[in-house]
Amino acid sequence: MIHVHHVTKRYGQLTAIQDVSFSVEKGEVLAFLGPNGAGKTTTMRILTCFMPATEGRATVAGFDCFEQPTEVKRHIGYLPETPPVYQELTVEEYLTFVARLRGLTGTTLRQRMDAVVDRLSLGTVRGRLIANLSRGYRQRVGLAQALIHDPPVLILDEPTVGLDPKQIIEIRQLIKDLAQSHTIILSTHILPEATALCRRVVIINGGRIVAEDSPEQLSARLRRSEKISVTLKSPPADWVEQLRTMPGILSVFPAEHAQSALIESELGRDMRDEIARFVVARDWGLLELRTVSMTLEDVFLRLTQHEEGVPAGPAASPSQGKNGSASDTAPPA
Ligand SMILES: Nc1ncnc2c1ncn2[C@@H]1O[C@H](COP(=O)(O)OP(=O)(O)OP(=O)(O)O)[C@@H](O)[C@H]1O
Repeated sequence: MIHVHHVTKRYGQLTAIQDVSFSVEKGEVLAFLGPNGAGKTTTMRILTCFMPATEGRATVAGFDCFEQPTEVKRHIGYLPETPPVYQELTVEEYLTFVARLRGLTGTTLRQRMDAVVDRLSLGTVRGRLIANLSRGYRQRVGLAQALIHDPPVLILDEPTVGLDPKQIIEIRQLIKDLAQSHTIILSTHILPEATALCRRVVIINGGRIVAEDSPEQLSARLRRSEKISVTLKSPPADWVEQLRTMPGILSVFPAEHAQSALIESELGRDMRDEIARFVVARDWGLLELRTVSMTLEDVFLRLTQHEEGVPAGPAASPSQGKNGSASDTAPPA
């Protein structure tokens, strides 16, 4: 549905994105993740025909973003980071204005208006001035303008930025509902949002794609060790040193204010049983023992702070990584 082929965008001397390629299949929800300034908005703007790429090609629903912008825009609903709403209009006036720009008239316009007002629960504020709406409602109006022409593709740029926790939950639920019937690119730097809403993520850093996979696969491919968290009731003073003597354990990172630690063991070796027996045999009072999986946050930090590529194989060896990993020398996040 969406194909980006070797796209580069330069603003004068500055290369904002370089040789970016990725695809989104029909019905898929893709998270486009990256730290501030990584090139997310630039990529979104090229896809929505807001500006052309310097090099490369992008297509949406088979139409070229540069050569067939009218067709592309017909297939895309775009919610920019700041919703393009007019404060001095009512919700209905504004949505009518956008619908007319999209070429809708008469019965079709009224039907689409009713459909988006209903889908985004805007019925109670339909006649209100946008200036008097809460940020959450304004974001719903922003989503409504993106949906008014019933596009199959939605591009949402940081849709929950600036909302309060309740509004964030509501907008995320709306996106989940929309995902049932739309192809979506969700640009975000909020990692739990990507995990909650998307099955695949593309991570961009410094204008280049550094990873593309499901959150689970990414963490599996970047994992270099098994991690176990242990909490004890009454260990002796040298309990960390004693644990470090166990064969197979790579490192033990004690917590600062609790009798617990994060234990790293060799990749592919589940040491929970051995650690439990070691602790119980010494009567240290085992309160908790659990595996710790790598979160998308860990993956993101590793990729964007250390500028590593993702190894191609199913599991990275402990020596992989350009600069050495933080987790080789410091507690993992
Ligand atoms: N119109 C412009 N003119 C010059 N430089 C620009 C322009 N727009 C963006 N840039 C630069 O291009 C790079 C990528 O910016 P972009 O806005 O695409 O990043 P982003 O990932 O969306 O960041 P953010 O999360 O902060 O919005 C940044 O260095 C930015 O300063």
